[in-house]
Amino acid sequence: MKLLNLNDGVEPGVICVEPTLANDGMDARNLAKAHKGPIVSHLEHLPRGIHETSEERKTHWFVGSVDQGTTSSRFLIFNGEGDPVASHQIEFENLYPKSGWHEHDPMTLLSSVEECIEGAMRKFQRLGFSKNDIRSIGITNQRETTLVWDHETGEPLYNAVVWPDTRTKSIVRDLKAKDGADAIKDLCGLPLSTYPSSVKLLWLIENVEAVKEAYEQGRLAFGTVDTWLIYKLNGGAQAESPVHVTDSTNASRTMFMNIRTLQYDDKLLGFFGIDRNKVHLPKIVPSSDPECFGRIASGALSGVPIAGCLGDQSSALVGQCGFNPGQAKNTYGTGCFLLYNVGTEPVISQYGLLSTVAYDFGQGRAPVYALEGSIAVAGSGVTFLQNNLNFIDNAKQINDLAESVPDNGGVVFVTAFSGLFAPYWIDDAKGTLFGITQHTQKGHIARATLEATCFQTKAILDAMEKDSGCKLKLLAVDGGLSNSDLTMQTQADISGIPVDRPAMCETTALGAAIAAGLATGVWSDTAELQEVNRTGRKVFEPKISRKCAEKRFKKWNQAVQMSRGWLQDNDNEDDECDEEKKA
Ligand SMILES: Nc1ncnc2c1ncn2[C@@H]1O[C@H](COP(=O)(O)OP(=O)(O)O)[C@@H](O)[C@H]1O
Ligand SMILES: O=P(O)(O)OC[C@H](O)CO
Repeated sequence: MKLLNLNDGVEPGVICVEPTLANDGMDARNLAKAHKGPIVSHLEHLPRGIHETSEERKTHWFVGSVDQGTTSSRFLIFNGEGDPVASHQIEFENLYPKSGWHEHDPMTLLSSVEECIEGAMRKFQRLGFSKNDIRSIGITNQRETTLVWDHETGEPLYNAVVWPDTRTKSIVRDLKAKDGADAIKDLCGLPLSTYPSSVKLLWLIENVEAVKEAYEQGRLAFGTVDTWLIYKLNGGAQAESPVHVTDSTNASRTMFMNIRTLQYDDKLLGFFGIDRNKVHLPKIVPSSDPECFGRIASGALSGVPIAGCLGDQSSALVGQCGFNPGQAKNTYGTGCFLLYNVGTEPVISQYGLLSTVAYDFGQGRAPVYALEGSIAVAGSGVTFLQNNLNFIDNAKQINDLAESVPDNGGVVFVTAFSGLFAPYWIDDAKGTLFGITQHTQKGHIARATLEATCFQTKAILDAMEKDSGCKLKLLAVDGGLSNSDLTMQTQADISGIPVDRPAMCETTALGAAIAAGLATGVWSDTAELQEVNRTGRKVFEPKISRKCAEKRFKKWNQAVQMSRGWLQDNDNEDDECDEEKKA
């Protein structure tokens, strides 16, 4: 970094820098930090970003955020106060080619993100701003979903295998029986199940000819959704230096990363039989960094740096400003995920929870870990009632339908479409309705669907209390399904703790914007974020007696136990008369 010798005539303590350097506000800010004083260039018009006050930064600096979820993609632009000023969202098709299979088209994921960027930028420009007002963008994404592409061409080799997909059941069963299986969770924080990326990659290598061939020839590139988007948004294989990275929150969902070193672990790769020389694994980097993630190659944001990357559940914790140990958030999206900040040392759960990287802001700051309770079906239960059973025309109507009856009428719905995740980890159950009688109405089933997520959250809270020794005092919530007041009231009633919902529920997108903004000077420290998204929050207080809550929870647990064992080892999930049909 070259300083110009132009300090004549400038106040003492102020240094001048090359115009090019000064025009890069970020480098200049780093320099200002190191210098502990103001910096100006000798240009007549002082460059944006160097001499603005923090008040001006709040209103004049913007950060973009891509939120690529299971049901939709969105792009939001936030100002320095953490308020969204423009956004665009697109739902895309989820593919279910067989029972238990769940896929996304990788190119659709990419084009939906690109369209969202263009759509939000048009709105941003109509407000009188341009891309020059955007310091950087962050990316947040559905986790575990596994993509494979040709390292040489950048072309996908198969559809993305989405996180709730259960085609890997027999692979998991074999792995559980293998020597060394018991030690895996302590190394990577996750139990063996159909959920992480490792088993999805194994299935792809074993079952898809093009993937197997690319692997044998050393051409196979692997990534989660963050990696795929960052790679493609940088220009893919055609980029001057292709960018193949992931952040440690996303990597902590693969089962290939050591939860303590935050690097790939040969013991883990060896256990899954993955040969590091045959597959290109993304480089693991911190979640907030001005350099590692490259820049957008084309379109309305061409040239803007990508400076933040977080798995969506980590991002929601950051967006809720859950920066202190003991804080937790629960995000009710397609699935539902409770993350509890445990500080800078990972806690390996003894009660069915996952250990995960909450966020890793780098620059000498220690990574922060979380205990996680993952529920596979939450909003997707509502979508199921809408699309498969035609109970409602849109998700919003679920609240009224459920309120059309005073209670669940004795119906319990174990929404085990992908088996049950935390804290149960039951892989031989499928969705099961209990308690149906002639009295049963659609409203009862709607209520039972919403309650299923609340009961599982209660089971996760109990496990978290046992693991951490602390009882949560307040549950911060967000995500699509958290818009249902009935669901949030039910959650407070069943768990016995207040539920705190922000007015602005796009906390997942906000988290990635924060990660990017921290790397590019919009915020210098998390302490500056205390006021973000605090106004207009709604708190749902528990209204029923603990005795009544316990009784309802007991009935739920009975249903869970009775749902076990539905799938037998030799069951063909597709159709029991498959052979006959073929004949
Ligand atoms: N007002 C609402 N009431 C109930 N459920 C809703 C509402 N809005 C969205 N949802 C449900 O929330 C899910 C989408 O939430 P979102 O946080 O966008 O998820 P994702 O990030 O997984 O795509 C959908 O499954 C939808 O059915
Ligand atoms: O799409 P969501 O918001 O339900 O999140 C998916 C999770 O990241 C899966 O682990």
